[in-house]
Amino acid sequence: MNGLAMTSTATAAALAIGTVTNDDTPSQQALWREIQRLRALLAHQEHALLASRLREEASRHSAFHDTLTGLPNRQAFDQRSTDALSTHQHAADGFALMYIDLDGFKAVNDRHGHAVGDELLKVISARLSHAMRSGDAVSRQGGDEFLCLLCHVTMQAHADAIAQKLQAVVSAPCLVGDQQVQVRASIGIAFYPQDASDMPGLLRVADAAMYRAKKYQLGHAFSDLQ
Ligand SMILES: Nc1nc2c(ncn2[C@@H]2O[C@H](COP(=O)(O)OP(=O)(O)OP(=O)(O)O)[C@@H](O)[C@H]2O)c(=O)[nH]1
Repeated sequence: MNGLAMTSTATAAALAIGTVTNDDTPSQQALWREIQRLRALLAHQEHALLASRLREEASRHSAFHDTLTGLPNRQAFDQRSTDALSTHQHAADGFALMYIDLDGFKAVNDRHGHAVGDELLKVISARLSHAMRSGDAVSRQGGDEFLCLLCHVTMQAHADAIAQKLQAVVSAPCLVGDQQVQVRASIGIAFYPQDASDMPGLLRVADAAMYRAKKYQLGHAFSDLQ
């Protein structure tokens, strides 16, 4: 039994004896003081336990979330994509991986300053997050790069529609202070299982497609084998 449980038990036992008033005998008054001491100890230990749980929760959150945007980070995405692979393998189902890289972000930093760039990243992250269906996942991989995992999306026409929606949410103008800033997105798309059967393979395909989309200003692109 830990210290908190022992204190709780002792307090419960003392309280079960009954109410003690100041008119009672010295031994009853001593018992009353002991109850008060145990109550204070219990409150202190409960407070310490709660504080330690909150600290644990905060450190777990920061290990899996990007500090600037609050989005799940690369580690969280690795875990999420491993789960998705195993679920979709068992269900003989597919998903799409979208690699999003902003276009023109460096110019925002250069023209308006890093703080404005930070705010823009936060706004875009919130918009992407809001655009996801439940069960889908978005993460910030670092810099101006994001990944989205879209469950049950296996057809180009479906992925086209989602990519266009994501491009629209990214490129909507954003007011930071009194500055209006705007960027675009290039998106590379890979399908599981058609393009690759593991995450490194899917990432390679989506990354190459994203570079093609950026180079030829396509907005979004698929594997060149499709
Ligand atoms: N404000 C801000 N800038 C960042 C952060 N992380 C990376 N950057 C900057 O983001 C920029 C990314 O550079 P690029 O990928 O060349 O940006 P881009 O102008 O969109 O160019 P392309 O990707 O080639 O289209 C660099 O200038 C980085 O310094 C961040 O957390 N906050």
